[in-house]
Amino acid sequence: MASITAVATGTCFLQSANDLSHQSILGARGAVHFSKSVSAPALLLQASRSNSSNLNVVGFGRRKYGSVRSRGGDAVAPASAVRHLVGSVTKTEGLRFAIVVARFNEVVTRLLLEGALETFKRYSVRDEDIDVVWVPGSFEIPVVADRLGKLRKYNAILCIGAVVRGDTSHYDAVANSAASGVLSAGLSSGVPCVFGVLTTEDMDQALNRAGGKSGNKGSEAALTAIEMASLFEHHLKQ
Ligand SMILES: Nc1c(NC[C@H](O)[C@H](O)[C@H](O)CO)[nH]c(=O)[nH]c1=O
Ligand SMILES: CC(=O)[C@@H](O)COP(=O)(O)O
Repeated sequence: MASITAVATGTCFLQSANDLSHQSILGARGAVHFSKSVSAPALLLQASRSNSSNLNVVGFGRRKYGSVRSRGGDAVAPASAVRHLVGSVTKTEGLRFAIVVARFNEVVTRLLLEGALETFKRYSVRDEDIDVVWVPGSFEIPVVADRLGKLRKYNAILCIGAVVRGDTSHYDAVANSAASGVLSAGLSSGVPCVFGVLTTEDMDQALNRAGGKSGNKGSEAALTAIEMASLFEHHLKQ
């Protein structure tokens, strides 16, 4: 059981009880105490001050944002009319992902891929719901991401590569093409395409971001892919 006390200004939004460790508090009004004592997506919100009547809950899967019970248990706070649509990382059932990974600098990209796969597993994405597509280099990622998106089989496409600066301007061409290409793939296919391509000055910087002292960017990108997939599937479906 986790417990968080937040004191800040603004309005308080929660995604779900299970999301407390992942950007669940976007702001708080007054002094607010949250107890994670119920299973997601149910929420127990305990407000420690009377002005907590402005609390809003964005519960995963809740189409309507109902009232929030204050700590006293007798007052029912009115919900705001403003809707906040946020993807959830906790409800991944049925979501499908493609990972496009570049073989260039494979010593790095394999580690990024491992980080991504571990994160998908941690967030209960099934192996059967993940396809991994290898391409020669980061320059080739966008055209494949675009095609995968247009297959309408996947909820998000995770793009993984490692562009490491050399002696010439080749780095800039590949890095910029990969970035703008992945963006274009998302826009033209309508499927979220997430940029998990490292663009680094040297190999040390790349390895540090592939499970070294700066974390694993493949893992972070996988979490972004899950949130975007959920946002589209549960809130932005056409
Ligand atoms: N130098 C890097 C490349 N270069 C290869 C290109 O991505 C591409 O495969 C080639 O130009 C043929 O079209 N790729 C990376 O992923 N990382 C690099 O550092
Ligand atoms: C992205 C690349 O930069 C690369 O490997 C090319 O290196 P160089 O600029 O030394 O030819």
